[in-house]
Amino acid sequence: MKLRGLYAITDSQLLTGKFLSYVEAALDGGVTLLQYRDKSSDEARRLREAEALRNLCERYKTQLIINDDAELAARLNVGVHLGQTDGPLSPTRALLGSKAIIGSTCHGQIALAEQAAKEGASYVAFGRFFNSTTKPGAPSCSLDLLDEAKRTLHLPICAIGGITLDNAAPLVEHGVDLLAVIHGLFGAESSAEVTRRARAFNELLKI
Ligand SMILES: Cc1ncc(COP(=O)(O)OP(=O)(O)O)c(N)n1
Ligand SMILES: Cc1nc(C(=O)O)sc1CCOP(=O)(O)O
Ligand SMILES: [Mg+2]
Repeated sequence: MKLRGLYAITDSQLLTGKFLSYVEAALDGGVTLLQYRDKSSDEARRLREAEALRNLCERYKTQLIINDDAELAARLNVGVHLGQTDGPLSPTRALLGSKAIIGSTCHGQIALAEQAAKEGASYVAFGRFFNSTTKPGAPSCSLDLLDEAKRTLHLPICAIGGITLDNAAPLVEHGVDLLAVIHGLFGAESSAEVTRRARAFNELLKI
């Protein structure tokens, strides 16, 4: 299956008090990948929330990805997203098996993406493309990089960082397959607005 579409990422602060309702609203609008991103060390809550997301994802036929934590991904039999300091990719591929979705953060560097491809990544993520309230300090990355990435890589390309409905079109024009979004999706005033935004992202991607 070619990975293409909206990649919704949860944020525990932003979604306080509306975690499952906003996630379900996004799934209702259409989500290709859903990432559980929780930077806390509350293992019990992380397991509980990840299990709840896995159940929701099964209902909506969406693939769940766990940020940072390959052990939790293995426990739930879902995918994982690894940054450059989140552990090596090859052993994670061995742990999760050939069918698991494994993503790799490559910032603005093609060389990192080529290495990730060699080590068995399912997609590579570049960013941040715009100002991000969620992660303002992430290294920035330009649209030009996407042209080179399309020429040299044979994996789905994910873009992240400050993406909204107002700035996403050039990313799609430059060949992005997956739009990874936190605030531009979940920073909405209502669950109905989350669903509307998800649908609109999919329209941009012609899904
Ligand atoms: C789809 C996607 N792309 C990039 C990241 C960032 O990963 P990382 O650099 O490990 O930073 P944290 O998200 O762990 O703070 C991501 N999570 N998802
Ligand atoms: C988690 C993350 N990683 C980034 C990177 O560039 O690697 S930017 C980012 C934050 C994405 O959230 P928002 O859509 O709210 O900007
Ligand atoms: Mg990480």
